[in-house]
Amino acid sequence: MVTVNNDQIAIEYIDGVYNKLQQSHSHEPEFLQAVKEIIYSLKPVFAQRPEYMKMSLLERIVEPERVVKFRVAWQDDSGKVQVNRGFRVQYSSAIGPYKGGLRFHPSVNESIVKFLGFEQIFKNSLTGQPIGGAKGGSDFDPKGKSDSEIMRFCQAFMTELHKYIGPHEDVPAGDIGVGAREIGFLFGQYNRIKAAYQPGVITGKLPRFGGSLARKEATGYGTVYFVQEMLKEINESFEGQTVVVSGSGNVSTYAIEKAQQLGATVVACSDSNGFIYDPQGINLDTVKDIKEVRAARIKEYIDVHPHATYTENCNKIWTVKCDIALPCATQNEIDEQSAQLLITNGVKAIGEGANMPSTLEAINIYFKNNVLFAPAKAANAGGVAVSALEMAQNSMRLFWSFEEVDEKLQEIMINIYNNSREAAKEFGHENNLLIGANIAGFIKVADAMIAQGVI
Ligand SMILES: NC(=O)c1ccc[n+]([C@@H]2O[C@H](COP(=O)([O-])OP(=O)(O)OC[C@H]3O[C@@H](n4cnc5c(N)ncnc54)[C@H](O)[C@@H]3O)[C@@H](O)[C@H]2O)c1
Repeated sequence: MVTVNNDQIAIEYIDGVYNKLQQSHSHEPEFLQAVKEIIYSLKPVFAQRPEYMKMSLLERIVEPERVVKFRVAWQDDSGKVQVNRGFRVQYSSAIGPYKGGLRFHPSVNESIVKFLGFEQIFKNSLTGQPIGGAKGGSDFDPKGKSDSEIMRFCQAFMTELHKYIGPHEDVPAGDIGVGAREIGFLFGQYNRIKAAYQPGVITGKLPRFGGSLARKEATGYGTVYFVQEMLKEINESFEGQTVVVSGSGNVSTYAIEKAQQLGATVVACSDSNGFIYDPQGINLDTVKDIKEVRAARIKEYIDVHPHATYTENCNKIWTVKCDIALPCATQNEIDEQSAQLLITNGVKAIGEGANMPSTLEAINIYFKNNVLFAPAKAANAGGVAVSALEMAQNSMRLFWSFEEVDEKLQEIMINIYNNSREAAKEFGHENNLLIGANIAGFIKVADAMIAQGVI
């Protein structure tokens, strides 16, 4: 039985950890935001299990096991030497080798990599697979670079990173700006340096050299599978719903594809410049041609489909009326004002395909208005789950069919949903999947940390 006193002790403990972190990390706002969202939701766990406080589990888990920062010098096509910064945050190896993507984007800094790495610990734990949490990347901007420049950058990046990774140590993957092309270059350079063929060192590889079928689709499909479970609670499905999906990259493309397959009409998607609105339903072949084949801007959609409209300013996508919103682009893309607009326009469910796409204020608005809310670390865990399936296939030297992987993905997403739901109920926050996912992800890691001693 939890007493008020235990609650009080737990909140004072969490306040203490957060306040200290705030003082030492005031220059890392994204990291603080991610930590705040997670650790305050763990209050009922600490109230019920005071031994976790004695073991200083929060103080330990907010501190990465290792942060690697390095210079990446490479030559552009004109022969000029360019310099970028590389990062790898190895956050937690309590339940398995470090695992998490690499992001190449000019906004990448230590705060961003740490927020992503911290979230990854809980997400990876939720998948039920034995993988620890990590993240990495660089402030390199792939936009506008030639294939040769991308290759030289990836080779320079891996020439340093290889020292810290390996199939049993740390297994990176893709994220924003890192797709199959970049993974191929990174993998090639790793093998060259090691004079060995080690497919288990990185995931997201093309299926023809050790990648898994359905990895490309996994995050977007998984988000839709998760939201589908959530909709069942109100006796609804994707059939006949109007959906808005932000972004038009890897996660967005396959979230659109699965939502359409399940009978929804996706009316809008975006890129970092603006969004398109097509009341007849987005033509995904056109989007794939623009983004996957030609790497062009989304506004070109209206050249092919003149009945659609293009609006400059990607954040305005949330003004489009919809039943289901799937933010799949980037962090903090839905603020308080956009959340309020979605509610006013009658949104029923929000499923986060991107990492931390909603600000804390936006999330409060969802809860205040009883909107179904699928939090990122649960809803977008399908990508890393299939990455772990890729590792399993590499170890066993097996290759599963698309259908086999897709079936396993669906099972995993249903399990994540059920575990999050049950944890929320057990700790007194029924229907709050945010709290449920954080608790379910945390307990497994916490118990592993305790069992492994003070390290
Ligand atoms: N790729 C994965 O498997 C995976 C897994 C889990 C989570 N995520 C998260 O999903 C998000 C998208 O990742 P991705 O792999 O699809 O990257 P991507 O590089 O393939 O696509 C990102 C897309 O977002 C667009 N974009 C960037 N900023 C935007 C903004 N402010 N508004 C609208 N569009 C914007 C880009 O133009 C691009 O279309 C990220 O938050 C990432 O961390 C990705």
